Amino acid sequence: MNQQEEQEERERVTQVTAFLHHQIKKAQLAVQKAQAESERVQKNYGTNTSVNYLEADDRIETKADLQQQRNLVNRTVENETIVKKQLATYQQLSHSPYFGRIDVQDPGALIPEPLYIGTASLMNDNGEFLIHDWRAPISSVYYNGTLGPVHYQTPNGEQTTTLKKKRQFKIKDGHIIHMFDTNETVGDELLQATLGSKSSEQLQNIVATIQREQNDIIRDVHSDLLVVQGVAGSGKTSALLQRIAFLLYHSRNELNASQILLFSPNLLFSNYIKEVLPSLGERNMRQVTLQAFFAQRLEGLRVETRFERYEAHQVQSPLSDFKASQAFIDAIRTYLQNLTPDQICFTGLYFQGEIFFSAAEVQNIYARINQKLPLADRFLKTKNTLIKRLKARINEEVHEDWVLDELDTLSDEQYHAYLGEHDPADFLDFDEERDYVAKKVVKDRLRVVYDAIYNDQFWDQYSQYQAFLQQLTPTAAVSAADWKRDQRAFTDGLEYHRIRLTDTAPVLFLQDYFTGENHNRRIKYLFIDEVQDYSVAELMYLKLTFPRAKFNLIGDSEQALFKDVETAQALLQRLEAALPVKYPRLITLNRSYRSTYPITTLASSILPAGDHIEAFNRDGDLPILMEVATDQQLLEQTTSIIKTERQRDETVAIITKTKEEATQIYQQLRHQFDCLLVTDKARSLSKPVLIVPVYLAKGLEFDAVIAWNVSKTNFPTQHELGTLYTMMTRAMHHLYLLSAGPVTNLIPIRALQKPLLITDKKAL
Ligand SMILES: Nc1ncnc2c1ncn2[C@@H]1O[C@H](COP(=O)(O)OP(=O)(O)OP(=O)(O)O)[C@@H](O)[C@H]1O
Repeated sequence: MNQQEEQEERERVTQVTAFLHHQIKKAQLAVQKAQAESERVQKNYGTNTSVNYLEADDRIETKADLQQQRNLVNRTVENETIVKKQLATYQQLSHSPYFGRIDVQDPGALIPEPLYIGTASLMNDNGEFLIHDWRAPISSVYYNGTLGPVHYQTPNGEQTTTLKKKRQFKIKDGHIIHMFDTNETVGDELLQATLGSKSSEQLQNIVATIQREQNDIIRDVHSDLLVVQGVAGSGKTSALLQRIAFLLYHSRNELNASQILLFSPNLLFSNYIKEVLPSLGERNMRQVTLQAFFAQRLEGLRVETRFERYEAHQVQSPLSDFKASQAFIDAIRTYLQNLTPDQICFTGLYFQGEIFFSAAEVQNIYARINQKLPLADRFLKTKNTLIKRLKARINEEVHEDWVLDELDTLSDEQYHAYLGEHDPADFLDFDEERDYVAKKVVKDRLRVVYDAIYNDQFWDQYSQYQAFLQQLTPTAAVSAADWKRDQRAFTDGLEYHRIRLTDTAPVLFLQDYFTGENHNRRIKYLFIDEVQDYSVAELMYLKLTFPRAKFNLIGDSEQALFKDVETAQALLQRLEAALPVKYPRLITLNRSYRSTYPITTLASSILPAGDHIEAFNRDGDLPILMEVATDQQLLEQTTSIIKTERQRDETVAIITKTKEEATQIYQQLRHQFDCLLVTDKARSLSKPVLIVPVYLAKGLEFDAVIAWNVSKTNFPTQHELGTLYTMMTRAMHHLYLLSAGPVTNLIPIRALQKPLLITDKKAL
């Protein structure tokens, strides 16, 4: 780029920034006006709602008036929201209006056209684009293309153009800090600078440096099952969030943020990512953890958490594998399909201690329904018949003595409350009015029965699940004795209002498949981060619950904490078989961005097939392995590392295998350092020294990491591989492995020989 070009770019930024400031001023005025207008209309609405209600004519008029007023309020509020959003966009752009420029020459055009790309689009007063939104079809050329002929997708099909120039900018507060031309996807130079900086408490958007394969994930609009397998630090979570922003733009007329649901691993993580979408000018999607979702669905039962299972070393056994499998859920489905009415666990409904509908009566109703109908229809028909019978019983009861007695004891106030909006003139005579009130009284009393029917209490899903377990033969790997013991444990758990995680998704599946209820058809996109920690059974249940949602499953099979590591291909095959989908797609990300080259190289070396991991070329110190003799020495080393790192102003995370270890370390360090013990209740990581059990460090990153006690005793087998790999890959700039006694065999000898780390043996 020559000097004149540089000068022109600087002038352009100045002009665009000036234009933005002008727009900001205009938008601020518009916001003030809109706010004043909303206030005025709302005040008016307040006055108008206190009108006379006594006369019938007045009432009708008031209703129409109110509707009109309400519409007006809605309109002004909507207008206010629009102008505020506009203002926010201008303000955001004013700091850094764009980050890229592409010069494209369409076939037949005489000269190339320069297009500038930023987080939102901007037009001048003549309707010409000063900035193109990064999500616009043409912008994909910036991320995907190298110079020469390029293709991009538009709503009207694929287009071809020639990319003549690609330029990148770093603009801060309206000034160009850095700019250069590049022929790469998005130049390493900018990426180097971004990745080399210190960790922040919040994940940042990656809009300026999205890589080609990440772009594929972001812009996919076809797949109904998108599986992203990406190595640690490959930008899966970042791409997921950029993808949501892209979808909201791409389908803005049919999709809004409340129709997108993200299952995140824990609340800390939810907090960690919450600024990304707002920084791209979009509202956040809905977020939930699987734990919270289950707890809400099984009110009254305490659902065991994954962390509790992990802490209790109950992560994997042939039995839990079986219950987590597709075969188990398929067996539930087949079992339910073949149930005869007498095998269904109906229960009687009681009213004031006496049977109101007996289990036999419910079964009778069910048996009379055409058994060829789908299960859910049969269930619904049974429910409707029960409600009909309840209504008939209400009509029968109206003239019973107890009702008449109750009517006589009603106070005037109670009587009028039962009359509700009716007044005596609405009835033919007093008898009709009394019957009306009597019916209300009976209905009120029998409301409990109605609620019980409505809430499906005439069927016991837990007994049905027990009956299912009893008739099932598990896989050969599960012994008959274990199977019996497990069933007993399920029953015992219920007595204490507890349910184990392994039974949760299966019970819910059984319940919702049988009743056809609790399906959420509103959600159009479902995202699951850290999907390697989900069982197929859980995913099948989620698919049943969100039948219309396109599934986006994002994870790293090598970071499996709660089960053994498996290959991406094997995972996809299992998912394809388990979830009914038409367009499955697997995208693999092999390049790791988070950590320095030496850290990524060491971390990959512990994986049996770690060769596919491509470390981003960012220089850094070799990781350090310290072997010491005692726990006390571990602490001494930790203290000295923290001091060194704090001098560099880096955040330090001590990552442990368990909560217990973390608590002990915290007790020892809390008087010396400003530190935080991270628990599953934590919402933020606002301290420079953090002590985190590994399952809460999922998805997060820190400047320096101390992997706590990676000894042979603490990491004895291959089952701990995912845990160790996850710990190591949380480090961005510095990694320390501390071991009391000989280090685990999971760190291969070749890593020590090469050497991929510096060994420091103390007093061993
Ligand atoms: N294209 C990119 N440009 C700039 N930074 C990037 C890019 N891709 C990833 N990063 C950075 O790399 C780090 C890791 O990204 P992210 O957390 O999204 O990865 P991940 O695959 O979800 O990691 P993990 O599975 O290990 O938790 C983040 O700091 C992120 O900002």
